[in-house]
Amino acid sequence: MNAPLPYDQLRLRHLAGEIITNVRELAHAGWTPATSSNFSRRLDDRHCAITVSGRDKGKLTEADIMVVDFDGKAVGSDNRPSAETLLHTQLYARFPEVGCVLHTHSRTQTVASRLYAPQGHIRFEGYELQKAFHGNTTHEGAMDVPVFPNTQDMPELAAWVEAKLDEQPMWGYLIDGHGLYAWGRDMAEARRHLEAFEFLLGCELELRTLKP
Ligand SMILES: CSC[C@@H](O)[C@@H](O)C(=O)COP(=O)(O)O
Ligand SMILES: [Zn+2]
Repeated sequence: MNAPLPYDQLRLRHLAGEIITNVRELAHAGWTPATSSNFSRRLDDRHCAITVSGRDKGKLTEADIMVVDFDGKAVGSDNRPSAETLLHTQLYARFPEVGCVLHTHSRTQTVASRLYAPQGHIRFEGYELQKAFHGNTTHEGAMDVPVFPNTQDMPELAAWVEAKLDEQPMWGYLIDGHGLYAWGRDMAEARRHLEAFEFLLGCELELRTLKP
């Protein structure tokens, strides 16, 4: 007889359904072109549910969601987890309160990442929408969103993220020429953060064309 799976399968089905519904909406907005992007939800203190690598994220079914442990190792599945699994699991391992990680490749995110890569961050200042980020209660004050160089070396990228997390509070970051990572305590909060990033990045890009 097979050993029982070391996670709650009912919770997995519930979270898979939540990922599928939410990601379909993000794909509909054009934020997941050409099989890009990846998504996950915390299952418990050792596992998360994450999208299988290379799938069309606008057409996810339950078969496209699998379980990995926080070392990124597949649990109970022969599928290959997202190529960027480590960028998800590092957040779950570090922050017990993080429950959801969303990674998208919208045009706005990608263009902003290219423009701001040389300075290594993009600053949001004076926007009411800064209050969309958990813990921010005012538009006063500045928020720096890091922009990391892109690399296919996930341990290297994860190490840069880890070092930045030691320096400042963060709910997301950009990767140059690539896209955005955003997270939150649950799906609703991670989506709110993702949408706030998208809106604020769009504002900064538009301002650059209006007052270059
Ligand atoms: C289709 S290119 C995009 C990928 O290289 C990657 O950046 C991405 O977001 C999706 O990778 P995946 O392995 O499907 O999770
Ligand atoms: Zn990506």
